[in-house]
Amino acid sequence: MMHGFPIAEPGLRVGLLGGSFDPPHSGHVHITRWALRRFDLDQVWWLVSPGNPLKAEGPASLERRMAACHAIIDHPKVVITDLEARIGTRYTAQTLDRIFRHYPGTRFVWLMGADNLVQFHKWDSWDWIMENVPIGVLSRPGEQIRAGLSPAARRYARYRRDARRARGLPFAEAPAWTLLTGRMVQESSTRIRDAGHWPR
Ligand SMILES: Nc1ncnc2c1ncn2[C@@H]1O[C@H](COP(=O)(O)OP(=O)(O)OP(=O)(O)O)[C@@H](O)[C@H]1O
Ligand SMILES: O=C(O)c1ccc[n+]([C@@H]2O[C@H](COP(=O)([O-])O)[C@@H](O)[C@H]2O)c1
Repeated sequence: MMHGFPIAEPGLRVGLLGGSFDPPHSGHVHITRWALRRFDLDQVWWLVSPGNPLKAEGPASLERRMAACHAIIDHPKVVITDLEARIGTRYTAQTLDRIFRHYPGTRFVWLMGADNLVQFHKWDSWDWIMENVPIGVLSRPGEQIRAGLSPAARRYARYRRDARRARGLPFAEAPAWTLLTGRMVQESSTRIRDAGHWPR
């Protein structure tokens, strides 16, 4: 790793899973394995966020969340990185801009759970993100219908690709997005915090 940037050979297909991971849980592990398989990715990078710009309450320390991520997943294709803190941004559009410039030959796919597609139109420069990276959305309990009806899904409806073509998503020209439906895992960081299993 140079300056905290993971190593990626040109031509690799890399999924980017940005998250608060406060704490990481079985839902993150599930969608990571699912995305690796269905989008035929070489790697998934967990981008452990300095803090989601839309969440009022700051998360636990980055060090603690990074350590918890390493403890929950040890997979040869999964890279856990605090890249955003190193770059000095918490906005996905800025992160992607830096990543694209650093890895000109790599094929990236932005990954997110269906709940994030529901909110996606509130993100900074969300339409730039849509138009510059293919997006893989993984269904999440209770969010599937809302995701399909969300402002982002409606505005980019004609760029939606059938899940049967999921393997081609890393090679698709943006805008391109696919919503995968299938077995879901109910877990959330909120539930774990509310249960007192991740005390501050
Ligand atoms: N059980 C799950 N199923 C599908 N996607 C998930 C699941 N849990 C998290 N994700 C996705 O993983 C990414 C990172 O999620 P995050 O770290 O915010 O976890 P969370 O459980 O959603 O947290 P919180 O409850 O604090 O909002 C997001 O894109 C989110 O949609
Ligand atoms: O760029 C934005 O405006 C923006 C707004 C909300 C969320 N995000 C990113 O979305 C990812 C998921 O966030 P979270 O808190 O739901 O895990 C994480 O990488 C955040 O930085 C980004």
